[in-house]
Formats: sequence, structure tokens, C-alpha cells
Amino acid sequence: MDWTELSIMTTSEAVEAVSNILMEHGASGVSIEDAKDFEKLKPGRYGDHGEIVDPADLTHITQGAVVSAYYPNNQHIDQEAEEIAHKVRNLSQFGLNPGPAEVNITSVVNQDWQTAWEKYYHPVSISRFMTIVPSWEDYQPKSDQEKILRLDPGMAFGTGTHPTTRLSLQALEIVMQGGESILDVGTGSGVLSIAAKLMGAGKIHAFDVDDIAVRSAEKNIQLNPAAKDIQVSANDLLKGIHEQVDIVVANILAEIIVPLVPQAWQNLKPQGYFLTSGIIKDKFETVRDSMTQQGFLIIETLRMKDWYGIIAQKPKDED
Ligand SMILES: C[S@@+](CC[C@H](N)C(=O)[O-])C[C@H]1O[C@@H](n2cnc3c(N)ncnc32)[C@H](O)[C@@H]1O
Repeated sequence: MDWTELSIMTTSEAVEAVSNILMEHGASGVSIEDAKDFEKLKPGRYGDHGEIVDPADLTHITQGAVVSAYYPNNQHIDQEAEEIAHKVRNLSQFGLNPGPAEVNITSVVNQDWQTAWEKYYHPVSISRFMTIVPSWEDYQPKSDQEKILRLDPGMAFGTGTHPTTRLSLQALEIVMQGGESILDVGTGSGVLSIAAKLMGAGKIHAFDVDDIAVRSAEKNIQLNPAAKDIQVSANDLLKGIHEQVDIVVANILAEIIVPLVPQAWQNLKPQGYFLTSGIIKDKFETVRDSMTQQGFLIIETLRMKDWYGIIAQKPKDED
């Protein structure tokens, strides 16, 4: 289906009122770019769904705000543009500064969204033995040993290229020998679970709090026949999960790893490994200390750019 994008240049204070106007005109949702939000962004921060945001990678507006909505072409929203602009200008009567209240209309071909994304995502070799290949790409392994992980991350986090994912994959390669049972917390696209399966893992249960991620992981598991017995569930960390496993792996931001530490302890067998990543430099000590206070042994610390990963182990005897 083809769409019309209608965007309005306004001010931060009028964003909500402008969004309401667009909803009144039939938008089912709006997207907001507010220069004020970008001022607050710090490198390495996580967004609402755990995605990592690097302001340097984002093109963004430097003043005011833009509110946009998509309308199906057959709604002919262009015929309502002047009425919408008028309502936005009228916000001044309610004490809100509407800003320039300029309305822009652009045609969006649905197909473009997919191809725009595909343009930047190509096969990536993530270790000596594993290559992540976008689901739409033809690719021939270069040797018998090369394992292929097929992925369509869609809107979920985890193309395999981010340092935090790479650190988790390295940690798995370091500790795994084959046959391990694994809990993957914050699975995103499912990349770590599928990779672990290709490395010879046994039973894997993956969790994510975000339904989009759960659906994306399920879809990616279908793309990799060797991984088809991975179980995926929507869950907040390991709340209510009482499986005893050999490995708990979690690439989530530090603030979320800390409450996960006692849960991982409960779910790990003696000598089981707790592999964490997604820890920005400033938070490394907090996470490490919470692990040692719980009783974990720190086996190895991994680092890539400003990101840290920790390989921790539950000792043989708990006392
Ligand atoms: C940085 S991504 C990691 C994705 C993938 N595992 C990887 O390594 O590329 C973090 C994921 O954790 C999920 N997440 C955040 N908070 C969570 C929670 N409380 N419980 C479960 N998953 C959570 C997010 O939805 C997101 O998919």
C-alpha cells in the first residue's frame, strides 16, 4: 500500500496538541522529532526498548519539533492540509506557540522502507566460524566450517554488528563446549540463541519483554532450521522462571542486569555461567560488584570500544 506522510513544523510545547489534531484527522499514530529530546541524548544510552542510541549516527533537527503522521493514499489527506494548518495556527489562542505551522506532504512508497533498510545490511562475519547473513541475501559459505546464521532483524535489536552483541557472541564461544542448556534474556532478534544453537547448544529458552522482539525472534528461528527447537516467550527478565541451566546470557543495559543477578543465580546450576554484555564503561563496576556480592566468580572481562561484557561463574558449592 502507498502512503502519504504529512509533517508539521511546530514547537516543543505544541507537540501534544498538534499530535491530537493529526489523530482527529484519522492518523492511527504519530512520530515526533523534537530538538529538545536530542539535546538530552548521550552516546550509548538505551531507548525505551533497550535499543542503543548513538546521537552521532542520527540525523536530527536542531530546533523546534516536527510531528508526522502517515495516511493511506485513499484518504486524500492533502485535501485537509489547509484545515490542519489552520487548526495548528489557532493553538496560539490556547496560549501555545504553534511555531511556523508549516505542513509538508510527501508520498511514501511502502516498499521503500524495506529496501532502505536492506541497503545497509550485508553479510557480516562475526567470528572465524560464523557469518550472519540477511534473510534476503544469496550467500555461499567459504568453507565447510563456516556456519551461516540467517537473520531478518526487522524492528528488533540485534543484527549481530553491535559491539554488545559481538561481546556476547564471543563470551558464548569462550565458554561453550556443546550440549549446554541456555536462558537468553532480552533476546531481541534472537541472534544469540540462534548462534548458540549453531555452536551446539542443547535446550534454549529465550525471553523478551517486547512483543515485537518475541515475534522477530520466532521468525528468525524459522529461518534457521537447526534452531527450530528454541522456545521464545514474552517475560520480564527471569521472573517466574525456575529452570536450572548451564548458561544465562543477557545483553541488556546495566541498570537491568543488576536486578537480573539474583534471578540468574537461582536459575544456574553450580558451575553455570552468567554471560552479560551491554554494560557501558561507567556502569561496569556497579554490575561487577553486584555479581561478586551475589557470590559469582568473575572469570573474564571482555571489552569493545566503550562496552564491557562479563563472564561470571556460579561456584561449585554455594556455601
Ligand atoms: C540490547 S538488546 C539485545 C538483543 C540481542 N540479545 C543482542 O544481543 O543483539 C536488549 C533486549 O532486551 C530487551 N529487554 C529490555 N528489558 C527487558 C526485560 N526487563 N526483560 C526482558 N527483556 C528485556 C529489549 O526489548 C531488547 O530486545
